[in-house]
Amino acid sequence: MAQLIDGKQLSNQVLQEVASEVEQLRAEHDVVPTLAVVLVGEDPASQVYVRNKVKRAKETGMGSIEHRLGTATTQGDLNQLIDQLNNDPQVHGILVQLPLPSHLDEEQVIAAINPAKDVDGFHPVNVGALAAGQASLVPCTPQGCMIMLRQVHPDLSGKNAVVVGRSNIVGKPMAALLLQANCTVTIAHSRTKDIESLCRNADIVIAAAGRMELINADWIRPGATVIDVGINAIEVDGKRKLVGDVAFDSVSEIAGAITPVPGGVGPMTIACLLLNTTRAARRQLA
Ligand SMILES: NC(=O)C1=CN([C@@H]2O[C@H](COP(=O)(O)OP(=O)(O)OC[C@H]3O[C@@H](n4cnc5c(N)ncnc54)[C@H](OP(=O)(O)O)[C@@H]3O)[C@@H](O)[C@H]2O)C=CC1
Ligand SMILES: Nc1nc(=O)c2c([nH]1)NC[C@@H]1CN(c3ccc(C(=O)N[C@@H](CCC(=O)O)C(=O)O)cc3)C=[N+]21
Repeated sequence: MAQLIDGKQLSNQVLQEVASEVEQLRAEHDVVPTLAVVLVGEDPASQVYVRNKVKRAKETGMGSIEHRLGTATTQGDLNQLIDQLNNDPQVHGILVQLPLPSHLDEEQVIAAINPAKDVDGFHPVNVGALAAGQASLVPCTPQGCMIMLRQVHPDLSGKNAVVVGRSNIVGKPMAALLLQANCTVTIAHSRTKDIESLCRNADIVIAAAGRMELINADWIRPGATVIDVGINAIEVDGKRKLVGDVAFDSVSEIAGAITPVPGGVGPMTIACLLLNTTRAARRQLA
């Protein structure tokens, strides 16, 4: 049986570090690191995530501000709010929950955020810094995945890693971080040929396709490390249940280590978001 990488427990460790950094910023600089979360529209999944983020932020002693805007919000309204948050010295981190309703331009919204407050790490300035291997605000989900991987592989050098998915929020930054850690990285996506044998050759598989149980035991080399980023909501006996992109039961019999869903990458993502907020606050002191 594979070793279970417990994201819930690991995230609590990260959150403890965040809490002590929050305390230090308060005691030494009279600053309360504060995260502003912007949610546009009524998407129920997004509402759950936003609630969790705000709850965890409060637990660490951090400040948090929630802006809930109706589905009818215009680009102008949203740009105006971001402008206000950019210029508010009490706000250190800004997160606009994605996806936005289809009449809004995500790229334009992300570009409007002050890069120093872009705790998602999605602004082109931060994307560029990551690609160039410079310190920056690193996207939360890939950052969380790296912390989980380090539990199993303190040295990632020379490992074959396959990232399934090439989105701007998960796949691409994930590949950049693995490359920085000296892995040999393959990025697979919906047009990739023979993805199964690519995965079977990997020491590390990062599943971020958003396809329920896409990856089964036949795809995994015995002993490999499997990080499941996927969050897919299904209904079982009328109840909402979350499953990943990995068929957990079969893969956990083959893999060396695996992350569960829920209780894996999700909680780590939130912990890294709050970690980024303290980093942003620290940098804004200067
Ligand atoms: N745990 C967490 O904190 C987070 C979880 N998520 C979850 O992770 C998953 C991915 O999210 P995100 O990156 O935003 O999703 P996107 O839909 O933006 O990207 C999915 C990627 O997977 C690829 N893909 C889709 N189907 C296949 C397939 N059958 N074989 C190979 N590749 C495939 C797509 O390829 P192509 O580009 O060719 O279309 C695309 O690059 C989702 O389930 C999401 O809910 C996301 C963010 C945070
Ligand atoms: N600007 C922006 N930044 C994001 O980082 C971002 C986003 N938009 N949009 C949506 C995705 C998804 N995402 C998750 C975060 C936490 C959990 C999480 O905590 N999951 C829990 C379960 C939560 C539940 O019960 O639903 C777990 O896996 O254990 C999941 C998914 C961040 N995203």
